[in-house]
Amino acid sequence: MAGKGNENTGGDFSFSAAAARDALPRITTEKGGKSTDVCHDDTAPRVNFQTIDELHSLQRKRSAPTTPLRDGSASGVSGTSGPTTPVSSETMLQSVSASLASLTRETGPKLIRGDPTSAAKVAHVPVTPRSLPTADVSDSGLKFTHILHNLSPAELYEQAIKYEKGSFVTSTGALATLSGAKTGRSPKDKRVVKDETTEAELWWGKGSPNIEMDEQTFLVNRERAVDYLNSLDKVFVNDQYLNWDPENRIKVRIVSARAYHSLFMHNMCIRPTPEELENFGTPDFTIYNAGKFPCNRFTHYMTSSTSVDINLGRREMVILGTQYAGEMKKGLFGVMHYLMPKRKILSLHSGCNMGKDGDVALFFGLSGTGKTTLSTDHNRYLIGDDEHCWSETGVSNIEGGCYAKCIDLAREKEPDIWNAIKFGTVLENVVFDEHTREVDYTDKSVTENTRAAYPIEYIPNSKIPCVGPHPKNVILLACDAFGVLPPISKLNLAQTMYHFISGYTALVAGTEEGVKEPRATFSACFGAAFIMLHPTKYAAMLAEKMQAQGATGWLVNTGWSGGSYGSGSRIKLAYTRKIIDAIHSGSLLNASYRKTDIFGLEIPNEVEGVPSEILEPINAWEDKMAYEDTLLKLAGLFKSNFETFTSHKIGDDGKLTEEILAAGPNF
Ligand SMILES: Nc1ncnc2c1ncn2[C@@H]1O[C@H](COP(=O)(O)OP(=O)(O)O)[C@@H](O)[C@H]1O
Ligand SMILES: C=C(OP(=O)(O)O)C(=O)O
Ligand SMILES: [Ca+2]
Ligand SMILES: [Mn+2]
Repeated sequence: MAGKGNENTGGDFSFSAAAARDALPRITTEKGGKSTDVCHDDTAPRVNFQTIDELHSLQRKRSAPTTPLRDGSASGVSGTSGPTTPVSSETMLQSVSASLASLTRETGPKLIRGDPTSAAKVAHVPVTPRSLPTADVSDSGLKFTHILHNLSPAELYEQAIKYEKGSFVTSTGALATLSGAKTGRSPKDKRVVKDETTEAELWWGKGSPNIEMDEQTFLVNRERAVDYLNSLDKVFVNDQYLNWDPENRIKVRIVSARAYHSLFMHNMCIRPTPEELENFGTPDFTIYNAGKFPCNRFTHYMTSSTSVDINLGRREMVILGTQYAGEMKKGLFGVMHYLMPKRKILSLHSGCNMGKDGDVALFFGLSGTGKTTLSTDHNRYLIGDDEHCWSETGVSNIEGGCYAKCIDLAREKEPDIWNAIKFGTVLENVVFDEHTREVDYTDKSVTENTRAAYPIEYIPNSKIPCVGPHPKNVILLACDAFGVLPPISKLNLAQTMYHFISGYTALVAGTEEGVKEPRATFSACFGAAFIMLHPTKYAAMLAEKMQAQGATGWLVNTGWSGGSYGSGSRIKLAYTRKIIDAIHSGSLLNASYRKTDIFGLEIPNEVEGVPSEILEPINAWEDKMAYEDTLLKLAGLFKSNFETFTSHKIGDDGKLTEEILAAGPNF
């Protein structure tokens, strides 16, 4: 700074509060130096810009490979000629162009990197087509599509807020969004291509989630999705990984139309480092998410406007007619249920965590049974909340993030999940205060299935990389709305297999139409919607692994106690946590047990911190007759569900198969 001794010198002058109140401060000119009568200040720092555009160009430093403004050619903000498109960007565009190529027009679309609004002013960068255009020229082949490749969360926030209705920043910084008409998965609209290979390999027919479709129909839907995506000004492309086991990592590409979808997958899949992204190459599997656009009901096999189609041969998935983001993550999970067993790796619909001593626990269970809630445990390292692999070397998470239910979320009960809802987190279908943007987690106006998707490192004690040694405890979670299963039982191997194959939980009827009967659901391997092979294949692998590792099986009822839904109440989360603590610590393994009637379950006489009355369900029921009736009713449902499996052999061990059949309810 030039002059001294004058408080008005320099850029940061100040005046006293008193002076401000009384009058304007007296303006004095510089003492000494240049003498002039004109009031002036020539001491401000020099500026590096001549125009507003130049000023704005200074704000954003060229950086990371994920920013759309990296290519000078596509930025349009710098007055000078920017650097030419880097080789890696050109390679990426060619790769995406191949992904988005119509199968009938022979050339991929013309792509430009970056947001159309910032690229509009400059010349387009054409991408070399896959081959020379043939006579089949179309308008869509003449237009350009902008590619927003692996944008950062901040960039995706801006895209969502600028262009997607229903996008808001909540008071804790999460991105609130709406998934549209579909607020949950559509399992009845999930189709898998049946070709010579998959016909022999996959589970088809009664009970199978794999509804067949032929290759030709898949191509019709794929073309519909690709044409829709290419008709847009811009599409989002995520190149990411699945599976933290480096030997069995899968490269996935997700092409989508919404920033919400791109941010969701950014959070849920494993995020590549900039170096990994440079060398990404060709993806192993590609999702075309054209969820805003419906499928055509006149197309063969289509029974609604929604279709989620998996083609294992082409390694592609097409989504039409649903914007629910969970379709992408669970669709890929299905693919892993096909690819991993081929490598003798067991895919698991389970949460997973690890204690300080390296003891790993798996939490199997259907939606809403507590995988996410109970694997997120402040005293243990979180490996993952939903999808895992169990290989020769141990467990690995398939994903890079968690997808927690938010309904009735409370800070005191689930502090780690609560705190993970911050900048970067996608908050689906929640309701918030228009002004303060505070979320009301009790509000079900949009749906009961409100969700938060966040990167796993948002949980403070997550284990990165998300891998661990072989599991010691295999916990089967069932939310029993009948209220007859004990809160905790120890299982032998045959019982573990019986309950794993059964995959029981109960859904409670909608509260609107008055309390109705709870509905039992049996979903093989606790994830029938995602498995690709016959359930006994996964069961045999689980039995073999549990036996080899000496893992213990447990059945935990996170549902009702003291009566069915409507008369009893849900077991307190605090009690379930105590039960889980006792499993982890090993104290339950050597406790004293007694056996229940009908189901033949071993139940402990006591668990620290849990009232003993609730450990034996009948004790918590006032109406003992009603208890007996309900127990028999549930046992009957188990029995008839298992009938389809009685003719199947599990593994090579004939004896185990017999034991499993005998491990069900006896009455
Ligand atoms: N005793 C309990 N054990 C586990 N979860 C409970 C219990 N009581 C209530 N809940 C609630 O049930 C829901 C379980 O859902 P979640 O953990 O997301 O299941 P999943 O991951 O298996 O789909 C959470 O909203 C949780 O707060
Ligand atoms: C994402 C899902 O899983 P969960 O409910 O098990 O968390 C889902 O089923 O759509
Ligand atoms: Ca979950
Ligand atoms: Mn799940």
